[in-house]
Amino acid sequence: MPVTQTRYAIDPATAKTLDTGQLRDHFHVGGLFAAGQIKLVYSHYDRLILGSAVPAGAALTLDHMAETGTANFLERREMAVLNIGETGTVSVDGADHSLDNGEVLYIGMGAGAVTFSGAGRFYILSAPAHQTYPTTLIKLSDARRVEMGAKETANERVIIQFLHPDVCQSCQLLMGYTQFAEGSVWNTMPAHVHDRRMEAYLYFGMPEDSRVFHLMGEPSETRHIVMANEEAVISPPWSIHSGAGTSSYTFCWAMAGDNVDFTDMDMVPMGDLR
Ligand SMILES: O=C(O)C(=O)C[C@H](O)C(=O)CO
Ligand SMILES: [Zn+2]
Repeated sequence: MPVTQTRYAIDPATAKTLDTGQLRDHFHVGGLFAAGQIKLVYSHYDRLILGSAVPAGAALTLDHMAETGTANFLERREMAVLNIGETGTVSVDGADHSLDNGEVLYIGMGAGAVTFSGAGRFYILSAPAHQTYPTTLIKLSDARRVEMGAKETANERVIIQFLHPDVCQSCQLLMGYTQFAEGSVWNTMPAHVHDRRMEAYLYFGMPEDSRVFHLMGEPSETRHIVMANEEAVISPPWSIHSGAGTSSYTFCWAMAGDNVDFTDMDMVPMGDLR
């Protein structure tokens, strides 16, 4: 059985009254990637579920989560699995998919139970779906690469898109990860919001004592959440999601909501940030 928890959605007026601990209770997700466990967080923002599976030698099966109210986890949901560990296997619908580090498996609605095995550290994302699309292994060479930023502004990076209409069809899940050029540490600066889609970030590939200062909140009411390696953060649709790290890192971004248009963002003029 997965270890589960629920995070409720709150409005920006409430969010700005929260202290550090309360902000973390609502938005920060720690303690993922525990050996021998599937851990899942059910967010009420667009009902995105995020979590982890670390088989560590023994196979782990995800078939049911009471919070979805369905007989089977994927009955009315789609899923993406990103492997941030060594090579591992994800078995679904009678097929074994071997995922190397940095590869993504999309699993369509109705595919049934999902079994994780091998040396993988699997990051799980799932959103409600309305139709099934084929389960697809997406290799790094299949993904779409978008170069962004510049060395001078410490935000030179490549956005690698895996669940994107040009790469792999999905109902509402969009996901990929962003890697930095040497010396660049700023993600998504200038900042943006997209009130019609929520987002979740997983920060990984960080040295143990490194931290990312993740920025959140309405542009006129920003807050920060200090993030360590392999920790996730839920970004409400009304919030900026940006940050800077004390060293290099990679982050997986994932979105669910009203459209699958990655470029649909409302950029925040620098002068509006507070
Ligand atoms: O580096 C970036 O910029 C991103 O990766 C942006 C996120 O993907 C995002 O916020 C998309 O809406
Ligand atoms: Zn965004």
